[in-house]
Amino acid sequence: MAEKTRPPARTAAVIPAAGLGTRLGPGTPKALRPLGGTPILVHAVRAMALARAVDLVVVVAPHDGVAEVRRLLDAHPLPAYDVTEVLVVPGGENRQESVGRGLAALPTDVDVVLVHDAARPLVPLDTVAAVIAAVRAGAAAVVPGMPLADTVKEVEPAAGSGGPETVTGTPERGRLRAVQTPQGFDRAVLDEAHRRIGLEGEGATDDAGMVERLGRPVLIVPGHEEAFKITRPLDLVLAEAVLARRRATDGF
Ligand SMILES: Nc1ccn([C@@H]2O[C@H](COP(=O)(O)OP(=O)(O)OP(=O)(O)O)[C@@H](O)[C@H]2O)c(=O)n1
Ligand SMILES: C[C@](O)(CO)[C@H](O)COP(=O)(O)O
Repeated sequence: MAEKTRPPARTAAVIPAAGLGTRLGPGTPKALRPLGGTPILVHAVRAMALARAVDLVVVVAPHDGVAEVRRLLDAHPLPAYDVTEVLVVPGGENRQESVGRGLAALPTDVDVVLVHDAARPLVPLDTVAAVIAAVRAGAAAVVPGMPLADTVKEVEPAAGSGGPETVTGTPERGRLRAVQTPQGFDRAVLDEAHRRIGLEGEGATDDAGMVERLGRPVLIVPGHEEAFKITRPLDLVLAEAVLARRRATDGF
């Protein structure tokens, strides 16, 4: 009897891009605002597609913005050498829900999933490649992490409105990491985290946190300072400067 050959498993990137960007200030949803004349989201999609190991990208668009995002992606096609397929689905009320919707759109042959914030458009290729390599080497969950420059305090919320918060502790800085994206996962583990932890309704600020709650180990690979998240207006100033330097030196 002829031996059946199994089709190769694929790597997908889910890009949550449905946020408003309230902290950046009023205007168009953050992912659709320009950076160097090109929408932030397009930079993020290109960063995933540049990692040749990514076969498929699912963009999670603002809920009423699917058609606009599709148009925008069509107007900024990926470079000819990238064969990555790009799907667009509508987002949810919060980041966790948006990622869940992206996961639900993945075909069954995807076995490794990256989750990458549209708001981190300048993540370097090496960071993406390191995350994929660590998951392909057998890790259930991998996040890029950076040591902290500031000392961090734990606080008790202020009693009443406007009063000062009280410091309740100072975690040892050397043991802390600021984590970035893309976060990489074995697809079955991330699906389970969203199915089980997502239902608990507690909310998670990142996907790895949900995997931790399942009791599964999460590994750290070195992050990169250019993988910062555009959150406040000053971050956009920094992103413009980083992009201008790249364009001047690398011709991007
Ligand atoms: N309902 C939401 C909220 C956030 N995100 C995405 O999650 C990523 C990280 O969120 P953040 O940087 O906080 O973006 P916003 O929610 O847009 O920012 P803000 O909190 O300032 O409104 C972003 O790429 C954002 O588009 C999403 O897909 N769906
Ligand atoms: C996922 C994340 O970027 C990791 O640092 C971060 O938690 C997202 O937080 P946000 O408040 O949704 O921007």
